[in-house]
Amino acid sequence: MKTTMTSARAAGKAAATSARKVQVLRTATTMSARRVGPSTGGRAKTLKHNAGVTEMETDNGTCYGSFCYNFEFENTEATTPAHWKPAIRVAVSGAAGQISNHLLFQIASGLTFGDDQPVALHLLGSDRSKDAVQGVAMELEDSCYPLLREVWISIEADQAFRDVDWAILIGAKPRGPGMERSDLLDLNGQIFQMQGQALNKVANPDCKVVVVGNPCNTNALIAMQNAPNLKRKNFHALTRLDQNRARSQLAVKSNCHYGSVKNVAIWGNHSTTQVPDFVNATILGEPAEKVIDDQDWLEEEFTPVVQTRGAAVIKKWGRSSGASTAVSISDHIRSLLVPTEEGDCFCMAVCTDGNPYGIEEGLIYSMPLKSTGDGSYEICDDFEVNDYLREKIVKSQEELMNEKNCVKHLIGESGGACAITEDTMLPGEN
Ligand SMILES: NC(=O)c1ccc[n+]([C@@H]2O[C@H](COP(=O)([O-])OP(=O)(O)OC[C@H]3O[C@@H](n4cnc5c(N)ncnc54)[C@H](O)[C@@H]3O)[C@@H](O)[C@H]2O)c1
Repeated sequence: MKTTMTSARAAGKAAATSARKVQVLRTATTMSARRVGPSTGGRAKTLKHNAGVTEMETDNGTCYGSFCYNFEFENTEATTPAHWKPAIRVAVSGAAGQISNHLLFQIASGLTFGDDQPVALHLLGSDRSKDAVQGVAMELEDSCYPLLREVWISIEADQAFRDVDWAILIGAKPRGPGMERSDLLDLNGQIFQMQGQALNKVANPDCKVVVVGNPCNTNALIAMQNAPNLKRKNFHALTRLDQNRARSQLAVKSNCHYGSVKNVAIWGNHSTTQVPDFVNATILGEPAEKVIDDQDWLEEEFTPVVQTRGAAVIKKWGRSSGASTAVSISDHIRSLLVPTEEGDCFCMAVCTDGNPYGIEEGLIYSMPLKSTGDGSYEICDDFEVNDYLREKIVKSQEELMNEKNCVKHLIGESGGACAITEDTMLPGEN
């Protein structure tokens, strides 16, 4: 079945004070419901709604799904306070999955992009999950978030990524029974090749792309290489969950609050070759090694505890750690939008071009970063890399070079050969 979304770019970009034009829906299946918005000061807004979960024609095309909606309202201080920023467009793939089930509500509530930042959500699902995505959209609607201005649903990347300012790519296939890591690289790599090409064609050229679906570093590399119109610097893979887990372990071990644990870096791949860095970490302004004073624990136990945390959560709870992953995606984005404090860093896997640590260029590799709060970042250049760290950093680099070799056919390069033997997927992630 063909699926498309209405084009409402003008609405999304509407300045806080300008009136908004609403799509005119033409089919008999359409109904419009008047209701009072949550913080509208009693002013009604009109919801254009497709009651019958079928296609409906709009003046800009076909809207598929239980609804694609815009709100028709007069912009007043009550509906759109003057201090609010212009709306941004945020695409989320894998919108019916476990991580999205938490993340979308964080975004709509203002936790991720700020409580003065209206958002239009573009939900991308797979063909199999399209009904479920509609259910998610209905729950968003029922939550009456004032900042949520539009919700679009699609199963086509070319539609879902149209004009987006941020793309959060979570959707990926899980590893099937008997599937090797190299098979997963190829299977999911094809998804990110296609999504990179779609971003290249239709996204805002300043779009920031956050890759979560595994193997996330190499998926981000594939998307980046397929989107030459976008800045290489704007492709990131999520390692913030690893950073948060490392920080929390150091806090618990030292009996200090998380807030006093700073400068904890994650180097490398989001896999079991990742390097949680206690060497540069501080607790209450002192080196973590000095405060913890237990080198055996730091060198032998700390890293495996961080790496097996996802599996430990599943063992206790029977579910994967979707909630803390979603929180870490919000943290990842907030860290780009808020200046990094002196003496601290944040981590995501970014392009290694021009890095100050001699790591092979042209990889997506997690490193300590600083942001001035404008959505961009710089790689910290003052981290000590001792022999302990160097050996592990090189091992993770080699793994990522091998992964790159396996996907050369997906990044427009020839001569690749896949020589992955070790299973380095983090336990607890499919
Ligand atoms: N980087 C990290 O720190 C980190 C942490 C946790 C999980 N992950 C990864 O995130 C991914 C999602 O995890 P989850 O728990 O939400 O999984 P999930 O299985 O609950 O959800 C994935 C969703 O993606 C959809 N999907 C599959 N292919 C798609 C495509 N081509 N386009 C759009 N949607 C598609 C599926 O239908 C499903 O609804 C997995 O690859 C997982 O390994 C990464």
